[in-house]
Amino acid sequence: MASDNSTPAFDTQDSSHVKHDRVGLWDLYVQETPKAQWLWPGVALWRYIQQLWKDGAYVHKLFLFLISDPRQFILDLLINLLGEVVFRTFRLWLSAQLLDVMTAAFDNRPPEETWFLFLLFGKPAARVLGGFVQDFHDALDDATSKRLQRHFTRRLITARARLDVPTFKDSTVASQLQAADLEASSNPPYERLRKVISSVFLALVALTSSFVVLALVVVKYNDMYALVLAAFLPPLLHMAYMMISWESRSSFVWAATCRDSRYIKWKGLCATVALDKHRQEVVVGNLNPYVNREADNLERELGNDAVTDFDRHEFSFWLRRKARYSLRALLLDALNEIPELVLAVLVVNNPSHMPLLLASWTVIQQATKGVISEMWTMFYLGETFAECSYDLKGLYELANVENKIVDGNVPFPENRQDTAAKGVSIEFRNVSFKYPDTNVYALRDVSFTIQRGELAVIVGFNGSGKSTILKLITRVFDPSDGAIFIDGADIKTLKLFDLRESIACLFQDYSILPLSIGLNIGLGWPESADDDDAIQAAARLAEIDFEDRLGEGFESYLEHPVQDHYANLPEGTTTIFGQKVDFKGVRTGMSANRNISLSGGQTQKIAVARALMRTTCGNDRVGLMLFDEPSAHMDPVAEYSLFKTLRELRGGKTMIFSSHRYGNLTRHAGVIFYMKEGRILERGTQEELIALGGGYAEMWKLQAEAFTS
Ligand SMILES: Nc1ncnc2c1ncn2[C@@H]1O[C@H](COP(=O)(O)OP(=O)(O)OP(=O)(O)O)[C@@H](O)[C@H]1O
Repeated sequence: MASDNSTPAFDTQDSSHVKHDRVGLWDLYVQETPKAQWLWPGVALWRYIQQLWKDGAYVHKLFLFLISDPRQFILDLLINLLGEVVFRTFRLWLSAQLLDVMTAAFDNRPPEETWFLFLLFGKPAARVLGGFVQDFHDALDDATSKRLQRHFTRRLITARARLDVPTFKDSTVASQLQAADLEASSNPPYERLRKVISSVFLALVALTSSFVVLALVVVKYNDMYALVLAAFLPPLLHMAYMMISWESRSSFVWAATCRDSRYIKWKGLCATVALDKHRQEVVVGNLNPYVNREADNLERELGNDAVTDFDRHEFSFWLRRKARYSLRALLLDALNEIPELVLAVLVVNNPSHMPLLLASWTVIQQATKGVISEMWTMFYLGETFAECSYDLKGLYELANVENKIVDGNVPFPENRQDTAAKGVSIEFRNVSFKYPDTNVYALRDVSFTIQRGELAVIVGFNGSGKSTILKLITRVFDPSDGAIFIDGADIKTLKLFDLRESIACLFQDYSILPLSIGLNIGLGWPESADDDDAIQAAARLAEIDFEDRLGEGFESYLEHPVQDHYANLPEGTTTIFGQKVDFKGVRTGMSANRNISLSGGQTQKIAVARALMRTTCGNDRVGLMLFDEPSAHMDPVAEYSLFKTLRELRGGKTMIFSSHRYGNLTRHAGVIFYMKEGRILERGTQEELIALGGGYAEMWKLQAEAFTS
């Protein structure tokens, strides 16, 4: 449920509104909801309905989706009606008839034989038929729920695909996405909501039918009033209590963090031994004894807390559990024993009525259970409805999460042919930049200009800010201060898609996507992602000469997104429950786990091929080439030919390189920037910088000496 507008912003430090609590090793911060306001049910309900109305738009969206397949929707509703109402009422009616028969027998009036037989066979038959209907209902349910999962999974792909880097990394958005994942797969709000929608109608019908049966019993047997009243009283009181204190259970905002270094280390050890990417370090580093020793200590110290992961659902149970321990709640709980006590008193006072009382008791219980459960259903429907629409809001609104990198509206470039042929100019004007959630400047007051068609090389110390410059040009991040201009226009004003389309870029921290190797290359220019010839050409330019060793060629995967699954029988198992088993061949013929392993240089060539794909296929649109250490993992021959290829491919385009190597490239550079600690210390051509005799000259000499001395 959405929070009240008047509630102050959530701040963990604000102890007057946010209460700190502990669950295991977790620090919980819960925004205090207003104290229980004792309102007339109507008032509380009205406020509640207003909130529902606001969030109802999302339910409406969902409803439109559901009825887009009217056949399934109506069938689902009808089967629900049949199973939940028709059969249940029928069975209740049969019970009432049996009671009638028994009462008559008590008065020495034997039942009519066929009627009695009908009742005796009718009851089990109704149950069996009800079971069939239930099975059919479950199958329908499953189909609808899969359909909805598909709907939301698809929406999640769209919602995720459009997020920029800072927004995606933002912890609030990350947690929203995580929750949405959960909602969309394991705990779909729409499924609950769908049940709510059909339940509204069904509950009303069931409620009426149960009431009718109950009323008939009471009218017929006078001394049942007390019993019926006793059966109804506790749940009615409970419900009344819930309704008037409704406000107190409205929305809450919370956050949880764990600061226990032992738990954090324990989780780190778990991941170290569990994840494939750390295996080599674990094996070669002989980490096994250390991990076991530390795990032993931590397991002992942490006890059960070691396995108390934070779980948002458990947390809400915890909140509810806490709410249960109020005196009022305990008293209400005790009231549940009243009906049995009343029955005992009635029996003690009138022992001869005992058989009839017991028989009536069964019917009353059955009917009351029906009425009460429907009343609770009705009561919770509102709450579930509100919770679901709130969750739905989260799912639908993900598509509207505002990106931190705001799109511009000026098309770029003005003249495509000119840009592709002559490149672009770039200017950094007093640019400073801090990465999100850090306090240190990665760039400090950086200003420079790169002319159209120029080759610029950025060199310098580790962490001096070279990669950061390239990330700011592509607007992965925006500067904290200052501005960047491309062809004289502030890049923030340009359409992001156009800007990025005009840049062929290879980052140092590139990643190989969990897609086929061919597609990894092809996606350098998405329009030609399936063009095998273009992919082959880009691969040749990147000197990929290992395609034949890839098993399935460019259809191979470095990281397969679908894993095979195996029966988890312990190695060496030959029998199960006395039966012989042989699962030696269980891994043969499986497909998904055939991941290819490549060397660092080979992997980098795939990333280079992707950037070259953009340069070749998008030749008439790309005006700027950015390469961040593209040869870091390559041998000297591969590096030499890569640089040669790049110079040839570049034509008149502007190119910026970040590099630690002085020689192959810096010789050809129109301008070199020498960086340290986020600043440009020296700039000029290689000759100028060597003549200057500063930091660049020193580094250059160090590298040169390695070859000459
Ligand atoms: N994603 C990030 N989040 C926080 N800080 C970052 C991030 N990426 C880089 N930094 C920091 O910003 C500074 C500049 O990093 P950058 O990657 O631009 O350096 P670099 O000159 O390219 O280094 P290298 O030569 O090692 O590649 C460094 O201090 C680094 O720790």
